[in-house]
Amino acid sequence: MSDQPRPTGHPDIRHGKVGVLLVNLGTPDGCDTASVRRYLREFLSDPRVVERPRWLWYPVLYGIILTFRPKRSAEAYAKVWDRERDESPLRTYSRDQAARLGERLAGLDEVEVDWAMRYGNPAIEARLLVLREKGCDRVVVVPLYPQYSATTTASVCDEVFRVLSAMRWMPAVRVAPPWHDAPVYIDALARSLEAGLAALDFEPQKVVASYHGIPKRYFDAGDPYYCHCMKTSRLLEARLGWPGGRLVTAFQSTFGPEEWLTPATDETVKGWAANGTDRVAIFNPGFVADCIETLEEIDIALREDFFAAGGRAFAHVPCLNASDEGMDVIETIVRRELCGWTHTDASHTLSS
Ligand SMILES: C=CC1=C(C)c2cc3[nH]c(cc4nc(cc5[nH]c(cc1n2)c(C)c5CCC(=O)O)C(CCC(=O)O)=C4C)c(C)c3C=C
Ligand SMILES: [Fe+2]
Ligand SMILES: [Fe+2]
Repeated sequence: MSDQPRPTGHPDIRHGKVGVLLVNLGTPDGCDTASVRRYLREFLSDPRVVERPRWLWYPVLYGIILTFRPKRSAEAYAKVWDRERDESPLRTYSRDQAARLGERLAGLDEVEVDWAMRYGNPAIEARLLVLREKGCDRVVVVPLYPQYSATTTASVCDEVFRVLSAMRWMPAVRVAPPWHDAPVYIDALARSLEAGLAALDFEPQKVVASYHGIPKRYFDAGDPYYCHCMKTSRLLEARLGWPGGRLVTAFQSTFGPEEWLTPATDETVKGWAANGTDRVAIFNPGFVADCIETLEEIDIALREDFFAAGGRAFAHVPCLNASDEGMDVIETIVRRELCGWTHTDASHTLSS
């Protein structure tokens, strides 16, 4: 031992644990206009979401969007709000997914599972600080988007690294890659869709795989999201063994006046109703959990529009949520990223 003087009173900083942080998009804290406005302001100020020069965008955002949209969106949130828990479905499902993952990883003593939202609460910053406090010097971040998009996946990473930039002893970080073509995911979608359709009292002529849209401009600039969605649909169709044409891919939830990915789910389905294809089912492979976009925009608003246009039978098949199939997907993705960091076995592998 050297005689060199060493500092005394080392700060007691915990280490040696591994965090898993599941991150979804986010949701307002309440379905009142003020809460929705706060949420939309944070969300729509993200330059990954709206790629416009700030000097051009902010007058539109603050002058028009945040004046009129919060009231309309709050009415939509109110239709799906869980009054008992006083929270949106996305928050409930996100918490459930983290709790069930925690149960599935209970054998790994060093692992701490947590969850966060990119916008609103629980914030990424707050939950990363809690994980660090608990001694996580390694963290697996899982952006809960099967298909990569800069608007979603990259935005989660932006926020994670912004938070880490203020930490003296920052954890090592792994970010789970997208899983749009993972066999476990395609299989989960197929099983969930087959069960959902088998429970119906009618046979849909068409089934729509409806993904959230993005502006076409982002695709033109190199965002792989569209290709990831198309690959998911292609693999799913093959796994289902359906005849070509029964499964149709479309994009929903457009925002603003510019061109978004096509075909649009609502126009496609309403057009069918008017032309005799009057029995349809919609499901949302790109959403890991049901939310306002699936429950209000599709299961309530589109259902009404479809019947008004002449449709006769409409079904919405739920997202994977915290179902066994859904948890198989999340567990597989997480265990792969934990390899080498814990004593996890590698039997849950993404390739078949
Ligand atoms: C420019 C605007 C938007 C882009 C780009 C966008 C991309 C995108 N979003 C999701 C997933 C979700 N979006 C949700 C809600 C939502 N999305 C936008 C706008 C854009 N999304 C808005 C304004 C809203 C809020 C609701 C509304 O006012 O209409 C949600 C649900 C949140 C909830 O609380 O339930 C999800 C999930 C993806 C996957 C995506 C790009 C691939
Ligand atoms: Fe969105
Ligand atoms: Fe919407």
